Amino acid sequence: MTAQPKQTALATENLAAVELDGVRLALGDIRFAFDGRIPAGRITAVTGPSGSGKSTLLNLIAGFEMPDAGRVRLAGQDVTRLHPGARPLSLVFQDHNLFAHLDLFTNIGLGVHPALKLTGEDRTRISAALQRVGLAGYEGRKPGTLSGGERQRAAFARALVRQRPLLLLDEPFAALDPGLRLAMADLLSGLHQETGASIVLVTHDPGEVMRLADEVIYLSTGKILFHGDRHAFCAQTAHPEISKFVASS
Ligand SMILES: Nc1ncnc2c1ncn2[C@@H]1O[C@H](COP(=O)(O)OP(=O)(O)OP(=O)(O)O)[C@@H](O)[C@H]1O
Repeated sequence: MTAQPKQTALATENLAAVELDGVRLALGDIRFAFDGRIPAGRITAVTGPSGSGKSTLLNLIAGFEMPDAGRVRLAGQDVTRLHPGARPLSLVFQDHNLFAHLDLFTNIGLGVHPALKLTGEDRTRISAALQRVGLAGYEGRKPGTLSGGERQRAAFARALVRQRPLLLLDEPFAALDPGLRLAMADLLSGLHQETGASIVLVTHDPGEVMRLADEVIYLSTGKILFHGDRHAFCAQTAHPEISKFVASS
């Protein structure tokens, strides 16, 4: 596995990883309105109360939701009408989306090539990714024989082999016990240091925001209430709802 050096990402920091330009969407009773730019090479936490639109924002970036109006750009490329599979990003969800009937090697291989036409180099990368997440030698195991934390790490390995510049994570640690959550957060932080990828992390956990985020987007009923650097997020006094959230960390 060849990781992108962090310096490369920092050199392109002025380029936005994600631009949301007048993105509007109506779902049920909620009118979502998202504008802003998520910087490259950083960890951005998307947080806010249940139902505020965190997953919807991620789905708009990933292409699982199509906006009624506006444009979505990734690293300057307009992807608004692009199929999710064609977008330059990887995803890790809470339910990790591993195929139960396939072993880990195959599950991760599907991340490299959907038809599993793997070269020798691909095979080496898959084993290296498993080793990186602490699952060396687990190639032949089926997801059902693994613990929740191991399955989650396998999902990270699959995201890693894809080597995409943008990683989207939707509550990836929510189902884990507190000790494992911390271990996974460390793993994510280490991977970020190593690859310099842009990471967008949906979490409702104030502690996770404080531990991991460089930037914070706080949502309230489908709108961005705050978007900026974590220190400014902690220091803001304009929104009592956010102050309460920060205090609870
Ligand atoms: N397809 C849909 N049709 C109607 N309403 C929807 C649809 N998808 C989402 N919603 C509504 O949009 C709102 C935002 O949902 P979303 O899942 O983005 O919130 P969230 O902040 O991720 O919530 P949680 O923290 O509970 O996961 C919710 O009220 C939800 O019921």
